[in-house]
Amino acid sequence: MARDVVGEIMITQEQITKRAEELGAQITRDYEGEEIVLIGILRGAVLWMGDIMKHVDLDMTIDFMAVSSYGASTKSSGVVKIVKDLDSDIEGKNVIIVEDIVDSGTTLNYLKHYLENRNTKSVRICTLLDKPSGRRVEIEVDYIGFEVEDKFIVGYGLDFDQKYRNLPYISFLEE
Ligand SMILES: O=P(O)(O)OC[C@H]1O[C@H](OP(=O)(O)OP(=O)(O)O)[C@H](O)[C@@H]1O
Ligand SMILES: Nc1nc2[nH]cnc2c(=O)[nH]1
Repeated sequence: MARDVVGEIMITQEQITKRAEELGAQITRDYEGEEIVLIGILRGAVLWMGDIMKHVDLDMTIDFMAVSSYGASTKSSGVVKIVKDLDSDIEGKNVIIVEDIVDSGTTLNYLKHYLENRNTKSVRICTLLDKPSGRRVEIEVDYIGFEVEDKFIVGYGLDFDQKYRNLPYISFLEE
Protein backbone atom coordinates (compact mmCIF):
# COMPACT_ATOMS: atom_id res chain seq x y z
CA MET A 1 0.00 0.00 0.00
CA ALA A 2 1.36 3.45 -0.96
CA ARG A 3 2.16 5.69 2.00
CA ASP A 4 1.18 9.35 1.82
CA VAL A 5 4.14 11.61 2.50
CA VAL A 6 3.96 15.04 4.06
CA GLY A 7 6.28 17.66 2.52
CA GLU A 8 8.21 20.46 4.24
CA ILE A 9 6.66 23.18 6.38
CA MET A 10 5.04 25.91 4.24
CA ILE A 11 3.61 28.11 7.01
CA THR A 12 4.65 27.97 10.68
CA GLN A 13 2.55 28.26 13.85
CA GLU A 14 4.23 31.64 14.54
CA GLN A 15 3.22 33.02 11.14
CA ILE A 16 -0.37 31.82 11.64
CA THR A 17 -0.57 33.37 15.13
CA LYS A 18 0.69 36.72 13.84
CA ARG A 19 -1.76 36.71 10.92
CA ALA A 20 -4.69 35.85 13.23
CA GLU A 21 -3.78 38.88 15.38
CA GLU A 22 -3.78 41.12 12.29
CA LEU A 23 -7.07 39.82 10.89
CA GLY A 24 -8.73 39.81 14.35
CA ALA A 25 -7.78 43.49 14.70
CA GLN A 26 -9.10 44.26 11.20
CA ILE A 27 -12.43 42.54 11.95
CA THR A 28 -12.64 44.49 15.23
CA ARG A 29 -12.20 47.77 13.31
CA ASP A 30 -14.57 46.81 10.46
CA TYR A 31 -17.46 45.93 12.81
CA GLU A 32 -16.95 48.67 15.43
CA GLY A 33 -20.17 49.14 17.43
CA GLU A 34 -21.76 46.00 15.92
CA GLU A 35 -22.33 42.46 17.15
CA ILE A 36 -21.08 39.50 15.13
CA VAL A 37 -21.52 35.73 14.92
CA LEU A 38 -18.51 33.65 13.94
CA ILE A 39 -19.53 30.40 12.24
CA GLY A 40 -16.74 27.83 12.21
CA ILE A 41 -16.93 25.15 9.52
CA LEU A 42 -16.07 21.74 10.97
CA ARG A 43 -13.84 20.09 11.04
CA GLY A 44 -11.02 21.87 9.23
CA ALA A 45 -11.50 25.31 10.78
CA VAL A 46 -11.20 24.31 14.45
CA LEU A 47 -7.68 25.63 15.12
CA TRP A 48 -8.05 28.76 12.98
CA MET A 49 -11.41 29.57 14.59
CA GLY A 50 -9.73 29.47 18.03
CA ASP A 51 -6.97 31.79 16.80
CA ILE A 52 -9.30 34.34 15.20
CA MET A 53 -11.87 34.54 18.02
CA LYS A 54 -9.18 35.35 20.60
CA HIS A 55 -8.27 38.48 18.66
CA VAL A 56 -11.75 39.86 17.99
CA ASP A 57 -12.64 42.52 20.55
CA LEU A 58 -16.40 42.86 19.92
CA ASP A 59 -19.65 41.48 21.32
CA MET A 60 -19.73 38.12 19.60
CA THR A 61 -21.13 34.61 19.68
CA ILE A 62 -19.96 31.46 17.94
CA ASP A 63 -21.67 28.56 16.24
CA PHE A 64 -20.56 25.69 14.01
CA MET A 65 -21.67 23.93 10.86
CA ALA A 66 -20.24 20.80 9.28
CA VAL A 67 -20.26 20.30 5.52
CA SER A 68 -18.55 17.75 3.34
CA SER A 69 -17.66 17.49 -0.33
CA TYR A 70 -14.26 15.80 -0.33
CA GLY A 71 -14.70 12.46 1.49
CA ALA A 72 -11.50 10.36 1.45
CA SER A 73 -10.15 12.08 -1.67
CA THR A 74 -8.03 15.03 -2.78
CA LYS A 75 -10.74 16.02 -5.31
CA SER A 76 -14.03 17.74 -4.50
CA SER A 77 -17.16 15.77 -5.43
CA GLY A 78 -18.71 19.15 -6.33
CA VAL A 79 -21.72 18.33 -4.17
CA VAL A 80 -21.89 20.06 -0.79
CA LYS A 81 -23.68 18.16 1.94
CA ILE A 82 -24.69 19.77 5.25
CA VAL A 83 -23.72 17.30 7.94
CA LYS A 84 -24.50 19.58 10.90
CA ASP A 85 -26.59 22.76 10.76
CA LEU A 86 -26.47 25.79 13.09
CA ASP A 87 -27.85 25.59 16.63
CA SER A 88 -28.62 29.33 16.87
CA ASP A 89 -30.89 31.79 15.08
CA ILE A 90 -28.85 34.14 12.88
CA GLU A 91 -31.66 36.30 11.48
CA GLY A 92 -30.59 39.97 11.38
CA LYS A 93 -27.01 39.12 12.44
CA ASN A 94 -23.60 40.01 11.00
CA VAL A 95 -22.14 36.61 10.16
CA ILE A 96 -18.52 35.75 9.45
CA ILE A 97 -17.90 32.26 8.09
CA VAL A 98 -14.56 30.95 9.36
CA GLU A 99 -13.02 28.35 7.03
CA ASP A 100 -9.68 26.60 6.69
CA ILE A 101 -9.38 26.80 2.88
CA VAL A 102 -11.10 28.18 -0.20
CA ASP A 103 -10.09 25.98 -3.15
CA SER A 104 -12.66 25.40 -5.92
CA GLY A 105 -14.97 27.84 -4.09
CA THR A 106 -17.86 25.36 -4.23
CA THR A 107 -18.26 25.01 -0.45
CA LEU A 108 -18.10 28.72 0.38
CA ASN A 109 -20.32 29.71 -2.54
CA TYR A 110 -22.95 27.26 -1.31
CA LEU A 111 -22.58 28.28 2.34
CA LYS A 112 -22.68 32.02 1.67
CA HIS A 113 -25.96 31.74 -0.24
CA TYR A 114 -27.36 29.34 2.35
CA LEU A 115 -26.66 31.82 5.18
CA GLU A 116 -27.78 34.90 3.22
CA ASN A 117 -31.12 33.16 2.69
CA ARG A 118 -31.64 33.15 6.45
CA ASN A 119 -32.24 36.94 6.43
CA THR A 120 -28.85 37.77 7.89
CA LYS A 121 -27.70 41.42 8.02
CA SER A 122 -24.38 40.56 6.34
CA VAL A 123 -22.28 37.52 5.49
CA ARG A 124 -18.50 37.68 5.08
CA ILE A 125 -15.80 35.02 4.80
CA CYS A 126 -12.57 34.62 6.79
CA THR A 127 -10.29 31.84 5.57
CA LEU A 128 -6.90 30.65 6.80
CA LEU A 129 -5.86 29.68 3.27
CA ASP A 130 -6.82 30.70 -0.24
CA LYS A 131 -5.82 28.55 -3.24
CA PRO A 132 -6.82 30.73 -6.25
CA SER A 133 -5.43 28.23 -8.80
CA GLY A 134 -8.18 25.75 -7.77
CA ARG A 135 -11.09 28.12 -8.35
CA ARG A 136 -14.09 26.84 -10.32
CA VAL A 137 -16.71 29.15 -8.80
CA GLU A 138 -16.31 32.95 -8.41
CA ILE A 139 -16.38 33.91 -4.75
CA GLU A 140 -15.42 37.08 -2.88
CA VAL A 141 -13.25 36.29 0.14
CA ASP A 142 -13.09 39.12 2.68
CA TYR A 143 -10.34 38.05 5.10
CA ILE A 144 -7.49 35.83 3.89
CA GLY A 145 -4.72 34.44 6.09
CA PHE A 146 -2.35 33.19 3.37
CA GLU A 147 -2.41 32.37 -0.32
CA VAL A 148 -1.14 28.87 -1.16
CA GLU A 149 0.04 27.26 -4.38
CA ASP A 150 -1.60 24.39 -6.23
CA LYS A 151 -0.80 21.52 -3.84
CA PHE A 152 -3.01 19.38 -1.59
CA ILE A 153 -2.56 21.10 1.77
CA VAL A 154 -2.55 19.30 5.13
CA GLY A 155 -1.99 20.34 8.73
CA TYR A 156 -3.42 22.93 11.12
CA GLY A 157 -6.92 21.46 10.80
CA LEU A 158 -6.66 20.33 7.18
CA ASP A 159 -6.80 16.58 6.62
CA PHE A 160 -6.19 13.85 4.13
CA ASP A 161 -8.58 10.99 4.90
CA GLN A 162 -9.04 12.56 8.39
CA LYS A 163 -5.30 12.44 9.22
CA TYR A 164 -2.79 15.29 9.74
CA ARG A 165 -5.28 17.76 11.23
CA ASN A 166 -3.07 17.84 14.34
CA LEU A 167 0.10 19.09 12.62
CA PRO A 168 0.88 22.49 14.24
CA TYR A 169 1.89 23.97 10.85
CA ILE A 170 0.76 24.03 7.19
CA SER A 171 2.32 21.49 4.86
CA PHE A 172 1.29 19.50 1.76
CA LEU A 173 1.06 15.94 0.46
CA GLU A 174 3.92 14.93 -1.84
CA GLU A 175 2.64 13.70 -5.24
O1 LIG B 1 -13.36 25.40 -2.06
P1 LIG B 1 -13.68 23.93 -2.01
O2 LIG B 1 -13.07 23.18 -3.18
O3 LIG B 1 -15.13 23.65 -1.86
O4 LIG B 1 -12.91 23.32 -0.75
C1 LIG B 1 -12.98 23.84 0.55
C2 LIG B 1 -13.60 22.87 1.52
O5 LIG B 1 -12.93 21.61 1.53
C3 LIG B 1 -12.63 21.23 2.86
O6 LIG B 1 -13.70 20.56 3.48
P2 LIG B 1 -13.89 18.97 3.57
O7 LIG B 1 -15.09 18.61 2.76
O8 LIG B 1 -12.60 18.27 3.26
O9 LIG B 1 -14.26 18.79 5.11
P3 LIG B 1 -13.38 19.00 6.47
O10 LIG B 1 -13.42 20.48 6.82
O11 LIG B 1 -14.08 18.17 7.49
O12 LIG B 1 -11.98 18.53 6.19
C4 LIG B 1 -12.43 22.58 3.53
O13 LIG B 1 -12.59 22.50 4.92
C5 LIG B 1 -13.47 23.45 2.90
O14 LIG B 1 -14.70 23.35 3.57
N1 LIG C 1 -6.92 19.02 3.28
C1 LIG C 1 -7.32 19.75 2.23
N2 LIG C 1 -8.63 19.93 2.03
C2 LIG C 1 -8.97 20.68 0.96
N3 LIG C 1 -10.20 21.02 0.52
C3 LIG C 1 -10.02 21.77 -0.58
N4 LIG C 1 -8.73 21.92 -0.88
C4 LIG C 1 -8.05 21.25 0.08
C5 LIG C 1 -6.65 21.04 0.30
O1 LIG C 1 -5.74 21.51 -0.40
N5 LIG C 1 -6.35 20.27 1.41
